[in-house]
Amino acid sequence: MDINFEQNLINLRSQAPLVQNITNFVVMNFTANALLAAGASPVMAHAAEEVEDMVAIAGALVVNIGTLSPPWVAGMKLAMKRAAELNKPIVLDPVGAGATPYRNAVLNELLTIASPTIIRGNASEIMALAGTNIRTKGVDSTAVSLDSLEAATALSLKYGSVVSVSGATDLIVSGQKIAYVENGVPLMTRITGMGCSASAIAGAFVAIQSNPFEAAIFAAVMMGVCGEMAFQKTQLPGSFQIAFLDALAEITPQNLQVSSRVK
Ligand SMILES: Nc1ncnc2c1ncn2[C@@H]1O[C@H](COP(=O)(O)OP(=O)(O)OP(=O)(O)O)[C@@H](O)[C@H]1O
Ligand SMILES: Cc1ncsc1CCO
Ligand SMILES: [Mg+2]
Repeated sequence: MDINFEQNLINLRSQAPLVQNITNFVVMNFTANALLAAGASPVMAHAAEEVEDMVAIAGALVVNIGTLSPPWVAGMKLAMKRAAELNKPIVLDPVGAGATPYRNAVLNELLTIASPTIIRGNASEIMALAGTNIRTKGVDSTAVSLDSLEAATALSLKYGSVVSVSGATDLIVSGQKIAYVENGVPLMTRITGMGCSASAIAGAFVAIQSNPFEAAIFAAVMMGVCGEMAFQKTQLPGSFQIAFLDALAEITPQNLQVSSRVK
């Protein structure tokens, strides 16, 4: 696929878009560091009292339901409504969709408020969201990304969203358009918050350019190539997490271009 990764990373770093995250307690720090390392500017804000004002100054909104509770859901709803009114891109990470009825109900509610620009999840989450009868194991996938193509396409058509499914091969679907991203290493699944970071990085790319299909592909490639770079330095999860952040900062636009494996 003929995509200019190089220019997009240059633009990300020169524009340093503000990305507003309503995300979970587990990954909040790692996600903020991943955004900073990549060149974006993160802010984590979830209070109903301020989310609308924060959305107004942000380049994109990322909503992640990882550790949801009613006050947070109230903030998510207000933020998504305001983002839609202001035409700001929204990335939704349906963490744990299909694990509990509460998560499923909240996701359905959020999706009636605004259609996300990008929905990014693992295969179980995407299949659960599309109504496939699947049980997510907590926050981890019980399915393979390529098996979710039908579900991802159905979701994409229903909400007009780009759907990005992570896994050994990342699947990015926009209506009938499909891209496959082959970058990444299995060790990425042994560190919490890699998927959440993938969603946040998608927020950073969609903030600086208007094609959400390409933004989702850039994010998947950036995550995968940086995972490969980190794996060259270390094969153990603790140090890998640090090496991954270093790679997000160290990677050059040319590096990203030549290492990308997209079909
Ligand atoms: N088997 C694999 N081989 C290579 N890369 C992988 C593999 N599985 C996942 N990845 C990569 O790891 C990153 C996270 O994907 P994953 O599917 O683990 O997300 P997730 O389940 O939402 O994670 P979390 O909820 O812990 O944040 C993505 O960039 C993806 O491409
Ligand atoms: C482990 C975990 N539990 C809820 S959210 C989260 C982070 C990864 O999705
Ligand atoms: Mg996840």
